[in-house]
Amino acid sequence: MDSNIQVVVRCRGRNAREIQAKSPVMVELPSDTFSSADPSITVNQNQQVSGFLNSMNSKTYSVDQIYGSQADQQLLFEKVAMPLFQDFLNGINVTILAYGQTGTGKTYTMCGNGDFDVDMKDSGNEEPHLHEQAGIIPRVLGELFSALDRMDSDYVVKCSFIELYNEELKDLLNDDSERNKLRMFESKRPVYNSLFIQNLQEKYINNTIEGLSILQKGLMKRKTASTKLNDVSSRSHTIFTINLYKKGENDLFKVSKINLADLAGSENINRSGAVNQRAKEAGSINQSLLTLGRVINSLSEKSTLSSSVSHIPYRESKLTRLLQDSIGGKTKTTLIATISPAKMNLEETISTLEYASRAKNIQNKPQLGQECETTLKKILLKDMSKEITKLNNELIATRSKNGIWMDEKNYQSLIDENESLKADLTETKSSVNGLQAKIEQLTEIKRTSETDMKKYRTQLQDCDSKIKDFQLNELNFKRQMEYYEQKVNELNDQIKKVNEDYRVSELRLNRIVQEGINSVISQIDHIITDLRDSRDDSEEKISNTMLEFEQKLQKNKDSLTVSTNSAASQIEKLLQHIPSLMNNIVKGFSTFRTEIRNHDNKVEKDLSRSKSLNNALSSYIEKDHLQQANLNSNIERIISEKINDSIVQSKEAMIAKFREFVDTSCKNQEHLVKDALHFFSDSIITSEKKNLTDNHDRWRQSTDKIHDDIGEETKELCSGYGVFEKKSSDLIKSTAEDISSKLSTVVNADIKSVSAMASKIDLKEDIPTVRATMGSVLNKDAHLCNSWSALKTRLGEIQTHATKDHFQSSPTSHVTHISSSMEEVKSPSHSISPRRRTKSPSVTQVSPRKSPLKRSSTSNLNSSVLTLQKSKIPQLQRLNSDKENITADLKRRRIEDSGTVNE
Ligand SMILES: Nc1ncnc2c1ncn2[C@@H]1O[C@H](COP(=O)(O)OP(=O)(O)OP(=O)(O)O)[C@@H](O)[C@H]1O
Repeated sequence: MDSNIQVVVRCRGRNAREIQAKSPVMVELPSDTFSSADPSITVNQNQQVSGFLNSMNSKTYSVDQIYGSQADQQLLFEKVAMPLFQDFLNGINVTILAYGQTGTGKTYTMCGNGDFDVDMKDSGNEEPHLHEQAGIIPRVLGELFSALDRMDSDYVVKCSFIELYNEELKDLLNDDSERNKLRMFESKRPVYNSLFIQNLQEKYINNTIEGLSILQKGLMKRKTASTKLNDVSSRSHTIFTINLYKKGENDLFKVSKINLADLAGSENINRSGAVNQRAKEAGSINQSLLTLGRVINSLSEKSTLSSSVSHIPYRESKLTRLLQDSIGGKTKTTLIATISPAKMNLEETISTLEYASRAKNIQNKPQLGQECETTLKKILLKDMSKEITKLNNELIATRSKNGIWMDEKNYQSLIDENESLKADLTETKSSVNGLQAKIEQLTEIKRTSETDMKKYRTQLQDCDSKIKDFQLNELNFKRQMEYYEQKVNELNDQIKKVNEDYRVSELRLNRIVQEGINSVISQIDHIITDLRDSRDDSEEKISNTMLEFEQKLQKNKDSLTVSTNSAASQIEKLLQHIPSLMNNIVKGFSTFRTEIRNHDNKVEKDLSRSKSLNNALSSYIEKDHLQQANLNSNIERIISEKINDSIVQSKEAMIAKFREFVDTSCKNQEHLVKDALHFFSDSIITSEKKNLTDNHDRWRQSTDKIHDDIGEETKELCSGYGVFEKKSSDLIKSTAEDISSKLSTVVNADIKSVSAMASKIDLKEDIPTVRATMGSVLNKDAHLCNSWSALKTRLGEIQTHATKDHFQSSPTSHVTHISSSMEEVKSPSHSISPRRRTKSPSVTQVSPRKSPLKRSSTSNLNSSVLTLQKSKIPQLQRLNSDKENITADLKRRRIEDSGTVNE
């Protein structure tokens, strides 16, 4: 029989901490005490809002029963535990689980508050009076023996109390639990119901007091610690199990058990203030609760979606392995979810309720416990013989080994443990060695990494500086690009304009050709119309018109330039066809004329015959029937009328026939002429269009290439010129300074030598000669000063020229000019060497011979400049001629275009 897990929510009142923190109540319960029959619990997620908005922000969970802050322990026991307790007595395995956030009352619900001993002492040998705050476990123990006694049948009750702390199982009833570690096995022995825990102590209890005493003992050993959220927080999961062997019919014992689990609090590590050991506990608690959650989810999905979920992750934590039979197994289970009403715990409250509402979907398949074919004695004997064997072994060991209270089995296990510890030690040592080697490796890697880092840092710095250079270059390049873009735009504008001009000229040309053709057609129309009235000059008119058209076309042909060659050729073709066209027309007209002449002849013949007949008739009448004059005249009149009528009729018929003939012929001829003209005009327009497009593309390509060439050349020249400009200005400056210092040295040396000479000369002997010499020296110095200032002025000019106008005229000429000037200034043959100056101690060496040398320095400079400029002239001329060619080409094309347009 399937039975869903029963889910009960117990919401305590706000505790002192929550009241102190003024944390508002966010949980709405149907009642403060108890409500059942699918009650729902509402959690408001935002207390600020109310009404409709509040409903938007709240969440509702449906469970089986809800207990509020006013529900006491007795009520909870009666409503929640009692039904399960009855099943347990009837041989069904049952489980009660308390799950929830830390400090919400799990331990309070399962064990309760208060010291069980006090109550037991007071009660003497009678059943103990349980404290009103006693929880489910003491109440079950209290109820169990009185119920069993009432049943009056044999029974055995055994209890176990296990703790799961940091994923480690511990027997809370074993004094030597450290040595007798618990191990879990999957067992096929029915009595243990699939899970077998090795070394687990199961204590026989004969009454409530023994049970409570065991519970008390276990609880004392349970790990508890103070956390921020709960002063006495349970750090472990505990399961108190009562196994009942109750004699039924046919001496068969029914075996059933009740698991009473108090899980550790699900908690947020940060909020609980858990550090170190506590954090580890919290992690482990959360880990096993997380697995429990996953098991609940998988089972819930399995039953709601009746589903494909096949794997339930029981084996991923010890807690879920322990609870495997209780959740989704053969046990009848109730989950008590404990929550806090306060806003400060809202997140955990929602999480607990989510789990609880999902657990509600889980289906268990409770079954009646196993029946053992055994007697009470046998059960007791079996356990007791086990105990006696153990004690005997210990006794023998004590006797033989003088005072060591240990049987061989235990001793062996100690030896084994020791061996295993040794092995552990060796393993640990080798792993330490391994780790040390790894540390050395890592240190080495660190060292190399540091060297690499240094290298990379240097490379990075290099890269940085390169990037900066690059950015600078990029900026310059951008500026140049902007300049060229502007130029390209200008050129594009020009191209657009030319294109537009081409388009206009093309339209005009089309119009002119069309007009010409139309005028020819209308003239031919005129001729044809004229033909209908007078036939004599038609041939002449046609030939005149054709001639006119031919002349017009000839004129157009002559005026068409190279760019319209194909048009000319088309017109040429048209002209070639005109004589044959004219011949056709003329032939047509001569055929009309022959026809008309034949007709005229025929009419004339008819008329003359009628005339002769008329004459014959008149004479006959005159001769023979004079007397019948009146009658005759009448007859004559009648006859003449008849003849006239017949003449008029035949004339009209003839004219109509002729008209029809002329019309048909004219129409045929007109079609012929029109078709021919259309054909020619279309072919002219098509070929002219193609010709214009080709010309335009060619022109565009050539202008693009010219533009690119000019751009490249200008770019190269500019960059070369920039570098050179800087170098030249530095060189000019340094050379000018050099020359200045050298000149002053020369001047000083001259002055000194003159003074020396003056002191040597006997003034008395030749004063006038000395005076003359002094005068010449002074003249020379003045001349020297003049030369120097001229040179300085020239250098200044060169410098100004070089720095100022480099974009205003051809950069090449500047470069040439400055470089030649620089070569001149630098040239050793033209420099004034100090050696030569010091070698001129005499007056005669100093004076007139030196001036030309210094003058030649300036004039040589100028001549070198001129020479270098000349050497660059061809290059300049080439560039200028290129430029002129391009300009002329552009001009020519424009003129051609405008000429074509005018035509
Ligand atoms: N319904 C309740 N009525 C009165 N007091 C309660 C109630 N629930 C809990 N308390 C009190 O709140 C405190 C914390 O409860 P308890 O230790 O049972 O929480 P817990 O959920 O077991 O916490 P932890 O998971 O940390 O062990 C206790 O002092 C307990 O007496």
